[in-house]
Amino acid sequence: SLDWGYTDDNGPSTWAEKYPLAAGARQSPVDIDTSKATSDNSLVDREIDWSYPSNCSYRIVNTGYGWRVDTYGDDTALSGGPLSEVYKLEQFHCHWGATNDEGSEHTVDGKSYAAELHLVHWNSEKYSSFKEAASQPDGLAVLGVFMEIGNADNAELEKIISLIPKIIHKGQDSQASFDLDFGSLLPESKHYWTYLGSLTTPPCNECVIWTVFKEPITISERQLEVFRSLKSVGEEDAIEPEEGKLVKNYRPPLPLGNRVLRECGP
Ligand SMILES: CN[C@H]1CN(c2cccc(OC)c2)S(=O)(=O)c2sc(S(N)(=O)=O)cc21
Ligand SMILES: [Zn+2]
Repeated sequence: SLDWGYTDDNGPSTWAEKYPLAAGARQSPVDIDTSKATSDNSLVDREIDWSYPSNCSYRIVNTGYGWRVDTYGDDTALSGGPLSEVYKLEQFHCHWGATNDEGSEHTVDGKSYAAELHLVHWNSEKYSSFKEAASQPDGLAVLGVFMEIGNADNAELEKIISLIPKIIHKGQDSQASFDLDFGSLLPESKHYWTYLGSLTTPPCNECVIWTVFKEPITISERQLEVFRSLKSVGEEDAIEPEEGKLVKNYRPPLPLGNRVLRECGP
């Protein structure tokens, strides 16, 4: 079985037993209390800027905690906004809930969205590897994008979702080269909140500069159901068909404490 996860016996409230960082003062996610957000002029003239390849080969893997697309981020770049260096895209993944009224990790004035997309970047200008960066306070930059239920399928996400039936069990992966337009995985508005936080899963390293976009993108109910069909156990684990389904994989918010929450955008 997994040494951590999202069930009652290995979920977020138990993580600090094996992963002491989970009890730190710079943990993620947080509830974004919009009344606490300060609009910071130092962010205004540094628009957050990204460049992603339109066609690239990707690997999607079932980590046991969800799906993850590894991007081999050679010609990717994220800069500006709260970032002082250029970061490279390492992977992206998603968090969701068992029902549509929960699932995001960050919340806005207590409101949860149905899911949340994370694009994970590392400071390749300052550090020589992703692993090294993940142990530094400014090592990773994660973009968080809220996802709400809409009538239409999300066409870009559909390219990923169509591969999920091949990775139903933990450890399975699928190589695909598809042209993914990352731009359409991000909202039109660049309005965002930013704060210093952590990985939202064990080992909960406090190494992330978080940027959470205010405007959600949409995903259809059917697409979200495909996420929930993933299993947290391997093919060899003989269990009942309905058992081991990853119906939720989000960590509830932790206290912001005395951290500054900055807001930027129109
Ligand atoms: C399992 N999930 C994490 C895996 N990674 C990780 C990072 C550093 C050390 C490490 O030791 C194993 C693993 S990761 O950087 O790919 C990320 S990013 C992320 S989130 N939800 O905050 O965006 C969770 C994880
Ligand atoms: Zn995540």
